[in-house]
Amino acid sequence: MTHQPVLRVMRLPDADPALPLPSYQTAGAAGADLCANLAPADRVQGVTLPPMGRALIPTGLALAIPQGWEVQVRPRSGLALKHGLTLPNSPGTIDCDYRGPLGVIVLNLGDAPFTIRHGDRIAQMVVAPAPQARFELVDALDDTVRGQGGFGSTGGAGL
Ligand SMILES: O=c1ccn([C@H]2C[C@H](O)[C@@H](COP(=O)(O)OP(=O)(O)OP(=O)(O)O)O2)c(=O)[nH]1
Repeated sequence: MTHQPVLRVMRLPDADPALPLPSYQTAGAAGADLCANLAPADRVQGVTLPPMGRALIPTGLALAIPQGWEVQVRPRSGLALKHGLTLPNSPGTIDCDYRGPLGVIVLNLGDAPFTIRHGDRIAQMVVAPAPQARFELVDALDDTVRGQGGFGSTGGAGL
């Protein structure tokens, strides 16, 4: 590994201090799991999403991401496969200058209601380099073999 970024993580005042901070579950995990830090009123019953229901689930955390990096919030494959739980904006983009509450937008694509409980590991965050480009207006673009081919132009998979 060339450079390991340091992310500052702050627990919000109303967050449950008993919940773990984002954590990698294995030595090679790309994503650190994020827990649902439900509002006190939801902690007994949980938050139930009907089929096609969506909600913003708080994590109780705010981040300071170093300049030039981003955090991507992604679904967990087990929840997606077993329950159809996904993130409609996946990967959610957390900007390095954002200091507000980190939230997870969940969507139940399953055919049964799904309940998120306080403390459930509902998503994972991946820290990724995100350089800002400089956009340069030009009159023509250089030629390539692909040219304007796209959207299945190379065939395969029934295209
Ligand atoms: O899953 C997400 C996505 C975004 N955010 C926060 C952090 C991010 O930096 C900010 C803005 O997100 P984004 O740029 O995707 O939203 P937008 O709809 O373009 O809003 P804005 O105009 O505020 O940038 O919202 C989250 O907490 N969770």
